[in-house]
Amino acid sequence: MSKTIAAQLLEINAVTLRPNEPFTWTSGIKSPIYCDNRLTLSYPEVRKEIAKGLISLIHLHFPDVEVIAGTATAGIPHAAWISAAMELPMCYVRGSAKGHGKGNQIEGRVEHGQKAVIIEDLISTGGSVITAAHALREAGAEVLGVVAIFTYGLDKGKQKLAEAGLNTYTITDFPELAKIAADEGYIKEEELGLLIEWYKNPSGWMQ
Ligand SMILES: O=P(O)(O)OC[C@H]1O[C@H](OP(=O)(O)OP(=O)(O)O)[C@H](O)[C@@H]1O
Ligand SMILES: O=C(O)c1cc(=O)[nH]c(=O)[nH]1
Repeated sequence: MSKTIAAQLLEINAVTLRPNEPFTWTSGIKSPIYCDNRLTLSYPEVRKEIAKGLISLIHLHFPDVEVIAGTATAGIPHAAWISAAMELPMCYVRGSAKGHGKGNQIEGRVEHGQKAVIIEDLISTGGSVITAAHALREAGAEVLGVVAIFTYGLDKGKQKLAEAGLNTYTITDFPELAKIAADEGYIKEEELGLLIEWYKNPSGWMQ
């Protein structure tokens, strides 16, 4: 599954390399690579495969789940498909509370003690899922953990997730993606070299 999804992300051009004009990630990190999993929405076969992968991770690691919690915004559609397939309630968690209306950070109902699994599209530093987990815990939910499509597997992210007590499982990751990209000719040898260099120290790469 890890290889299949990584190959599909490359096939649909979800992955862009732009070393000369680095992307700014949500954490502020400047990066030569951006993986836009939002593009999977346009490919029913790919998103179906992703839902299957995320559901098997949930069955395997979090069989007691009672509510599926998507992260706003990119996690929301995947959470909707999963909750529909598993016939479970769903909610989604904003990055911060709304400034108007009901001022909610969590949309949808979360009951006290309800067992939640967070659905995220992609993990870089883990900051977004940690924020979502905090909001869910404040609302009284028991957060069983996180499932996501892709992780960069950065040490900083792994450490922060462990500190937050968040067991996290993903379908695929950066090392798998980079290998397939090189093997299948999506990137040239020097681009792979650049990615390997970047991966050694992503936060300090631009300095
Ligand atoms: O692990 P992190 O360092 O938090 O980075 C990953 C987050 O960044 C992206 O969301 P973004 O903030 O771009 O918002 P979006 O989901 O609304 O597109 C992505 O969808 C993750 O939620
Ligand atoms: O960290 C991020 O903001 C981020 C990185 C990435 O590759 N893709 C994405 O959607 N967000």
